[in-house]
Amino acid sequence: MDNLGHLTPEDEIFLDEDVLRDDYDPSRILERDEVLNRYLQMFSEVIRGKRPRNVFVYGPTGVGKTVGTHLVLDRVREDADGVDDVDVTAVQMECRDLNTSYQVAVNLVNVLRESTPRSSISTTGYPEGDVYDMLFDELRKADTTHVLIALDEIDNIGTSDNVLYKLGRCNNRNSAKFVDPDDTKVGLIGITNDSTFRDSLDPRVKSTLCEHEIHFPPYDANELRTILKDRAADAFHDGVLTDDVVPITAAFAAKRSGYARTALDLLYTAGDLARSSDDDVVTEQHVRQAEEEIQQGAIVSEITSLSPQGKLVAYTLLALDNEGELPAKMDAFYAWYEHAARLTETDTVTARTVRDLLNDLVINGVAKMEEINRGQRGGRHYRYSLAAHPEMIVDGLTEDDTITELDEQRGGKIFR
Ligand SMILES: Nc1ncnc2c1ncn2[C@@H]1O[C@H](COP(=O)(O)OP(=O)(O)OP(=O)(O)O)[C@@H](O)[C@H]1O
Repeated sequence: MDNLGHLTPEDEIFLDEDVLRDDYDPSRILERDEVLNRYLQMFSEVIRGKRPRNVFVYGPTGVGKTVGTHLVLDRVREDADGVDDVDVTAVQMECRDLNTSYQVAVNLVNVLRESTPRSSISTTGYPEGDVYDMLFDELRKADTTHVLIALDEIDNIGTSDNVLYKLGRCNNRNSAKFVDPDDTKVGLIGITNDSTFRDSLDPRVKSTLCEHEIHFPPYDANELRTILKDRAADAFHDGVLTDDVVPITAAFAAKRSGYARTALDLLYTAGDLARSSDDDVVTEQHVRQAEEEIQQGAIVSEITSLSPQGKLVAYTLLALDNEGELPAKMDAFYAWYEHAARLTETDTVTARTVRDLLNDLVINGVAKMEEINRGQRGGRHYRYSLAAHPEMIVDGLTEDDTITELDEQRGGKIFR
């Protein structure tokens, strides 16, 4: 095996690549002053010793909701430290793997018990009512005046949203699980990257949780540039990035999604490409290559693994794009989807399911969604368009016979 190379610990490119990883907790959050200050102000009642508001936090994936919440809750705790008779426990819990209210409640009991002598409970086997009793008991017994509970990725609990209702109004005297505010004042923060989740909530939950909202919008290229520049200074050795690397990375990420996560991942991949080709510097070329690799890999495998209905939705996007009909509102989109389903003799799913499938495509960078708010009267609308290159979606769909036959029926407009 003479040709097998060697591994070496030397790294001429990265000073600390962990700084670009997703689980890195940045000490600075940039370009979010306005949103974070508004977010912080939501807790002004806490510092005055009053009952907290419940807050609904939404925005796409990777735009700072988790790190921003962390920072805001730290600041609330810190500010409460300076005030007599106010002290705050803040719990930030990830609900990614918790898909029922029951699981959320059990995990909360255990998180709240961490700082007590009481032992944690098993994640299964209790009647639901007992788990809620334990949860509200923990809240009553908390040794701080306020408990703020931030539940991240709450959309995972789907329509099993009982726990949100109970937690959100437990300080109300008429609540079945009443927690006397004189014992503990409880505030609930629900965080989601599914902006349609709000609309799928039970109306009672919605009015409890969503009275106060904080929206984290995607970043523009300038904002991403600031974030990348700051992070790159800690991640790379001095002088390793050519001047155009950060601006072009920001521009690509802004075009693709506007998410900081996308931008950081792209910069990391570009650096990794330079390192694995033994180059001394990271250049625009590495960024371009990284962008292509990331886009192709992610999108193609995303599309390939879609359900048959998901593929039909992806094809509908392509067809509308091909006909110059994007961005499209949901009703126009659904009408075209129904047409495609008829042609393939597939059963149609409801508009709500199609919207969910489209939102999955948004989360995975295939589609883009913009919210159009026409004020109180007009309500909220969403318009969908393509975020990925059409060729990548085509690549992901070419192996699917139903879709290729559908395209043939339409005169081979897309898969020529
Ligand atoms: N304004 C910012 N300044 C510095 N880093 C940021 C900023 N916004 C996001 N990031 C970084 O982007 C990554 C994703 O951020 P975060 O986890 O907060 O996103 P999110 O909106 O909670 O996404 P998700 O909904 O997927 O959980 C993290 O690595 C975070 O450090």
